[in-house]
Amino acid sequence: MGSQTETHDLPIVDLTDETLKPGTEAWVSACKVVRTALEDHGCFIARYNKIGEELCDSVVSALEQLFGLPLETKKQETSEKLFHNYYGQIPSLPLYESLGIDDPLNIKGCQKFTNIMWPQGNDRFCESVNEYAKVLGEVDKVTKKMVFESYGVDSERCNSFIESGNYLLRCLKYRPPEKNETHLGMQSHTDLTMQSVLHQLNGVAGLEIKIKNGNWLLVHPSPSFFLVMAGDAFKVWSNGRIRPCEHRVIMNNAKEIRYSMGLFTFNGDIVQMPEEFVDDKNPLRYKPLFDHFDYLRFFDKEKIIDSDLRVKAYFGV
Ligand SMILES: O=C(O)CCC(=O)C(=O)O
Ligand SMILES: [Fe+2]
Repeated sequence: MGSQTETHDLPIVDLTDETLKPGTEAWVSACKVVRTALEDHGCFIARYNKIGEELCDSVVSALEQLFGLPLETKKQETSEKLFHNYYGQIPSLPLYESLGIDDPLNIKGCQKFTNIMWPQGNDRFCESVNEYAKVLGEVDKVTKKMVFESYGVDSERCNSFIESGNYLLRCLKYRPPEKNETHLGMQSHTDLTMQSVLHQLNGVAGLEIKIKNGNWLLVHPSPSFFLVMAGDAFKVWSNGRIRPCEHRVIMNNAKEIRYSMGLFTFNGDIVQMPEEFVDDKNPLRYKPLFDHFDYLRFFDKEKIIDSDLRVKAYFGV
């Protein structure tokens, strides 16, 4: 396996930049950076300073409260969708635990989850998580717009693509390893999503991504750094141009609990590959129309871990 390098090898797109408006030169060049990064590495860093210290602290304490609930409470079903509920107590991943919040950009989604976890209510949890998720949602939407624009796919289609996105906020916790215990937090994988936005919430590192040259790169946590990653479905949508990002979590040198958040998108309507992606030089590689949630059902049934094999098996033509 390749050696490890630093985050600054990864392109950074500054979304905080006031001049970054569609039509400007700054926008056009940022779109190019996004496209090249997604094609090369399957990810990039979005800098966005909308999460202040106060919100960050209240989300960390919300997670401490959430993970502190009894196991039976955390294991309750909060969504009927596949892969949207509790994960933990996995013998090969003893450090890892996570809970999913379905539809977190909508206050109703957060209320539904909160009322299952705390039948007596917990407004503070509900409101801070919703406010936080909305910021991650902004990162997701603006970067998707950049992808569409960089490929010259029309903005009408971009809007319906974004609107058909179902959001899942996964709250992740990793405890530090005990002596002689594995350091593996999460095994290497690509996400089944269209796009994933990851935020290492409490400054404890652990997320690593595999870049184009095969090296593993440690992603530095920062309150204003969001790792935007392509999932399997983005590869299919782009007829293989975008590469899904392989990543893992290793709890090396960690003395504290690591909290991380992932905003994942799964498209609800039938997804259509834009015709711009198919020509003589680029023949059709995947089903041009697909049902993203059916892909989740396929994975649930077949459990193919290798991303390339899984994508070929389900989407290949
Ligand atoms: O903990 C992280 O930062 C990554 C989580 C992740 O890769 C996942 O939930 O799919
Ligand atoms: Fe992941």
